[in-house]
Amino acid sequence: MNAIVSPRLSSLRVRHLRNLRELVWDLSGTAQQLVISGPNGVGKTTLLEALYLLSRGRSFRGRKAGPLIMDGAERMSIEGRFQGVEGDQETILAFEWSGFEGIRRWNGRPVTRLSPFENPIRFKLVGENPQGLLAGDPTLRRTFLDWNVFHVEPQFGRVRSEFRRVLDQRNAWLRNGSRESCVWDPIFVDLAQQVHQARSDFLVAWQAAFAEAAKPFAFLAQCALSYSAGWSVESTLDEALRATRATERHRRQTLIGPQRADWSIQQNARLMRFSRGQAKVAVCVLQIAAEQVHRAGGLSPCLWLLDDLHAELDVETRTRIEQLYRMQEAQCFWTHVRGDHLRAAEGSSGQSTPMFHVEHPRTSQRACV
Ligand SMILES: Nc1ncnc2c1ncn2[C@@H]1O[C@H](COP(=O)(O)OP(=O)(O)OP(=O)(O)O)[C@@H](O)[C@H]1O
Repeated sequence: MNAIVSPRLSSLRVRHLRNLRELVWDLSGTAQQLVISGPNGVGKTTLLEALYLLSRGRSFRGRKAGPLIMDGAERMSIEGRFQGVEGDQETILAFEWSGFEGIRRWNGRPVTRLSPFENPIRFKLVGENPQGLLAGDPTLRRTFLDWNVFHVEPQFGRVRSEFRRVLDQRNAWLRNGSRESCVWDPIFVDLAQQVHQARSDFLVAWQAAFAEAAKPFAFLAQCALSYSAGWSVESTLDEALRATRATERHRRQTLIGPQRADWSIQQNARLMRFSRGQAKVAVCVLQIAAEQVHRAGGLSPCLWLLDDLHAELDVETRTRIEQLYRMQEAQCFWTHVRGDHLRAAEGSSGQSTPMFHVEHPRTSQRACV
């Protein structure tokens, strides 16, 4: 899709998703910043989950959150209507899940996987375990990095899966005694270089956008993104593999390569350690910086799902975060137990922020102004 688009959700219908029995939300004529407020357990995050499901066909919550389908129901469905995607026409995205099978529809037509280059309706979620991302298992950071690289490099997904396949073969060879020379090494090195190159290119642009977006936050001064390739780049991967061959044979697995890559936020060349609130802000800045790289690559603006961002932020930081998202000129869905933060901010900016409230679950629900 080449035309410049600016997607905007104009209405949403959700049936039997978790505690949302029947939710109808009309957003026509509303501002870009939307607050979903209500008491604990009312379904605010579930509403964001519905939008995420529409865009990706999977949840962000994982299995621990239990089944998506409302207890006692047989299937759940979500339908979102969007403006700004196909000229004056409305675009309808739908998702249905029976517990075994999920079907996504684009204007009634079943679709399977849609890359960001085919699907201009992209939602990005902020709020999920920011400390885990910054200080937890490197796998999370690699997944986050690769997902972002995939948004600027259409071939990256294919190259990465081929690399994983060859890595599995190479590991099988090491597990099985690795007697002869490794036939997988030339292809392993070639694919590893491609993965590394795409990540490094993204990092250069991401780093520059991060430095700019971080400016309003004093604790991020002198911070920079640091990337490690997964092997010492002072030697070629080929040479590094030869140097680690004996250890790999002993340990029976591939010890170096892009499967060991990582990135971090460093301040004056030392790993930055964040408080909970600071980690939230840092992840917002990382996401906004990545979005700027995606936009520069030609993608349309994403829609933001901002789950309980205000918690743990002081008033000044909250205001700066809100400004950062207002500047995105994209629809933003904020959840909060109390929704008065953005309303308070509107006084000074003169912009109106409608206050939505999700009522407690009953036989039917409406998200209302
Ligand atoms: N399959 C299901 N069927 C019925 N109810 C469910 C199901 N799965 C989850 N729930 C309930 O849905 C509710 C919605 O939770 P959700 O996290 O969306 O609320 P929230 O408004 O974001 O809460 P908080 O402010 O505490 O974060 C929870 O009370 C949960 O017990």
